[in-house]
Order: sequence, then C-alpha cells, then structure tokens
Amino acid sequence: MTSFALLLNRDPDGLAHAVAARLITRLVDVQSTGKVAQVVLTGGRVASAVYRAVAESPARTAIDWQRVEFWWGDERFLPDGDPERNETQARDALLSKVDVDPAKVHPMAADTGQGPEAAAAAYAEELSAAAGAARTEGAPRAASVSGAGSAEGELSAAATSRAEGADSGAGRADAEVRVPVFDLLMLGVGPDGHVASLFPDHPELAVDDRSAVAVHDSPKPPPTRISLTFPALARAEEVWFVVAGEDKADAVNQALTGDTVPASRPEGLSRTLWLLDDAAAAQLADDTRSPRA
Ligand SMILES: O=C1O[C@H](COP(=O)(O)O)[C@@H](O)[C@H](O)[C@H]1O
Repeated sequence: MTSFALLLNRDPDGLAHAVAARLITRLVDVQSTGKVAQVVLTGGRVASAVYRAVAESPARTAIDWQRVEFWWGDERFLPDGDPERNETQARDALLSKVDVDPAKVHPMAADTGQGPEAAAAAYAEELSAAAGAARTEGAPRAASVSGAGSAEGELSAAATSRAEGADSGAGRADAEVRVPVFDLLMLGVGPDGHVASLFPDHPELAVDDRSAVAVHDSPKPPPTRISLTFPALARAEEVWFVVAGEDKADAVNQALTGDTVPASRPEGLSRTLWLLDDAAAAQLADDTRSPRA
C-alpha cells in the first residue's frame, strides 16, 4: 500500500517553496543510495514556480544535477522553444540554471511535422530503452509488466507486491508498457480534474498498451498534446500532486473523495502526496485536512 498524505500551505508562493525544499531533499535522498534519480516533471503555473524556487535555493548545490534523469508527464505539442511548451518552461525556470547532463534530459518531441502519434511512439521507445539500460547496468530500476521476470529488484515491498499483481495478469493489454521506475512523479491537476494530459471522458484514459499517447481535442489549449498513460504513471515510487488555486478546489475534492476525475487514479508505489495551497483545499471536509507542509 502506498502511504498517503495531504499537506497544506497558505498560498501558491509558500507552496512552491515548500515543494522545492521537498524536491531537493528527495533528490538528495535518492542520490545518497548511489542511484541516478529519475524524475518526471509536470507543467503549469505552480510547477514553474517550484522549479524557480529550486533554482534559487542555496540547497540546490546539495544535488549532483549530472545524476538526475528528467522526463515529462505530458507536453503541449507545439514547435520547439514555444513558451507554452512544458519543456521550455522547465528549461527556463530550472534546467538552464543548474548543471544537468543534456543526455539525461528527455523532453517529449516538439511539433516538427511528424505528428503527435509518431512523437508519442518515439517517447515510449525512449522510456523502454531507459528501462532496459537500467536493467543491464545492474541496477534493476525498471518497471515492466511484460512477464514474471520483470526487474523490480529495488522496488519497495509495496511496489513489488503491486508489480507482482500486475505481472499476474498474463496476456493483459499493458504487457508492453516498459518504463524506468521513477523516483518522483510530479503532477498538476486541472479545474476539470485532468492530470498530465489525460482529460475527463477522453479515449486516452483507457489506453493501457503504451506508455505514451497522442492527445487530440484537448479542452485546454493547445488542442494537441502528448501524455504518459495511466500504466506509465503507475510506475513511480512517489507521486506528488502539486495544486494551487480556488479554481482547482472542486477537482481536488472530487479526486480525494471518489473516482470521478482522472486525478483520482495515479498513486505512488510507496508514497502519494497531495501538496495544496489553502484555496485548492477549500472544499475538503475538515477531517480530510492534515498538517501544514
Ligand atoms: O496544461 C497543463 O496544465 C496542467 C495544470 O497547469 P496549471 O497552470 O493549471 O497549474 C499541468 O499539470 C499539465 O502538465 C499541463 O500540460
């Protein structure tokens, strides 16, 4: 079972700084075990504020940025360098400010005329290759449901039990979903309860045979996107939802009290955190609330 916590902060700025401090600590903790940290970034306003806060924190020097692998949970399918791309925002706010290894930064492809389906397939290939590399380097940090021998050697007991549960479904459709085990997956939530670029009532919610998918007709601009699928989002040790603003309060309440919105589905293999500002938590019942971040 994943452990679960809800942590509040007064305003978006306080939230961003609190999440930045946690992010630095998480990366330091993962690296202290000798691993290259695998992080999945999200997009949006709070995420950018978190990245800026990390870049501005003196504690950022505790991280060996060359030993962090960066992935994205979703992307707005736009030309390279477009300011609306999640990649552009993360590069501007953080990745250009610290000494990352360019080979370890894995943006989803920009729109170069190849089409979002090809771009999503290429991302799935890249994830699969990274999962394979993790296995051959002797650090079995790969998650796969492709058979009983899948490499969950370093997963927590909870993660192992979930991975075994998944493995037991011989012949299931998600047999080809192969991604590294992410140490941290950050997710925003839209006012409609979308997570990554998985929108309510869209067909991508049901995709379970790939790790990345093209998204069309997104209700939030731009209409064309790429997103990790739910099976891929399920391969993270820690999932952090980072949400600010009154317009998200209904979606947060729905996600935490039922299974009516996409954001209710992702869960960390070992830990799930909901990191909210007071406005985003406004509709939660008092007994759902817990200590401040
Ligand atoms: O379009 C997107 O929006 C959501 C939330 O963004 P926010 O600005 O409302 O915080 C984000 O999680 C997602 O990655 C992004 O593509």
